[in-house]
This record gives sequence, structure tokens and C-alpha cells, in this order.
Amino acid sequence: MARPLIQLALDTLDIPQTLKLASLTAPYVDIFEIGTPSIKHNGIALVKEFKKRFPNKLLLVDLKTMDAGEYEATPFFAAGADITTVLGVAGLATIKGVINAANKHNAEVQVDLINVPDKAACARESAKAGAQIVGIHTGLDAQAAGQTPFADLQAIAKLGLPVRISVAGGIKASTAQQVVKTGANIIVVGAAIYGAASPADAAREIYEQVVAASA
Ligand SMILES: O=C([C@H](O)CO)[C@H](O)[C@H](O)COP(=O)(O)O
Repeated sequence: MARPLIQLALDTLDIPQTLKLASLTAPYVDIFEIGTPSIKHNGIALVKEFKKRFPNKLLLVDLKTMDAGEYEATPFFAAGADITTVLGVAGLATIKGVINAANKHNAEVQVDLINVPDKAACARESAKAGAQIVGIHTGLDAQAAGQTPFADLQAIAKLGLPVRISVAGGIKASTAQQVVKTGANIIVVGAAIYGAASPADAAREIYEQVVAASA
């Protein structure tokens, strides 16, 4: 089995701290994600800085676009984003707008299924519209209320759609193998790495779990 990619969600607001985290964990990470709180706080300049410092990493900008899809996403692709996110709840017109923008920049779109009532229908429509990735996502507030992404991941993986599946929502070393075996192609990890005493050790442990589950 091809090893799923590991995506580090950088939700920290402080730029020097964010760049330091990225440098420390780089050997174990395939995709750097500029998280939603960070991109709102720091803006597009941080996208350019990441592309300059880490030209060999994929860069996802977690815009969680809700409207004006093409208009909002275009400058981020132009600045170097390889992937941006659009909310499934935004609806197909907005999703298609982000796909148009991505296609013009040889980039990709992830449709985030957070809070989508019918995730299977949204994943099917997104795949048909040309999205490359659908994201199973239990957000930080839902995690605080005890929710997890595992059942949704299983349900969407079973559909066998022609999209890659990303999973996010409190993933850590002890659950990394489970999500790989369930069919995730991209494993997103935030707090379990940036909140660890040693982010590099935490990232390495997750990398080792993903490699072991993919063997
Ligand atoms: O997307 C995220 C969240 O909505 C805040 O913007 C997180 O980056 C994502 O949930 C991954 O972080 P963890 O759940 O802490 O692993």
C-alpha cells in the first residue's frame, strides 16, 4: 500500500513559532497546512514565506471558503498554495469556483465535510465536480464535545469514490494506524504535534505508525 501523506496542521498564530515548528518536524511531514486561525491572523504573506522556505513540501492553506469560491481562492493559489480548502456546506457553486481557480494554477481542492449533514452525497457531488480531496473533519469544538472522525471516515472510504480522503480531528500516534487501515490517504495532525513537549519526536512517532500501517 502506498504510504498515506502526513499533514501538519499549523494552527499557532505566532509566525516565528509556526516556522520553527515546521523546521523541527519537516523530516516527518509531507504537507504543511497553514491552519484557519493562522491564515486569518497572518494573511497571504505567510503563504509566500512558506513557499520560499519549504519549496519541496506541499502547502495546504485551510481557507475553509464559504462563499465567493474562485475570487477568494485565486490569490492563494497564485501565491503558491498547492491545495486550498472549501467547505462542503458552502454548496456546489462555491466548490466549483474553487475548483476553477485550482485548475488555472495546476493546484488541488479539498472539500471539507465538517458539519455537512449528508457527507456521502456531498463527497459524491464534490468528486463529480472535480475536487481531488474530500476531508473528514471533526473540528476542535466538536472534539471538545467528545466527537471523533472515525465512523465518518469508514462510511466515506466504503464509497470507493475517485478522490483522496483526508482525515482530521484529534488524530494522534495511537490512532494513526487505525485511520490508515480504514482508508485515509492524508492524515492530518495538529495538536498532537504542536502541543507535544517535543514536536519533532511526536511527528516522528506518527510517521513511524503510518509507515508501519502501510507496510
Ligand atoms: O482544521 C482544524 C480546525 O478546524 C481548526 O482550524 C485543525 O487544523 C484540524 O482539526 C487538525 O487539528 P487537530 O484536530 O488538533 O489534530
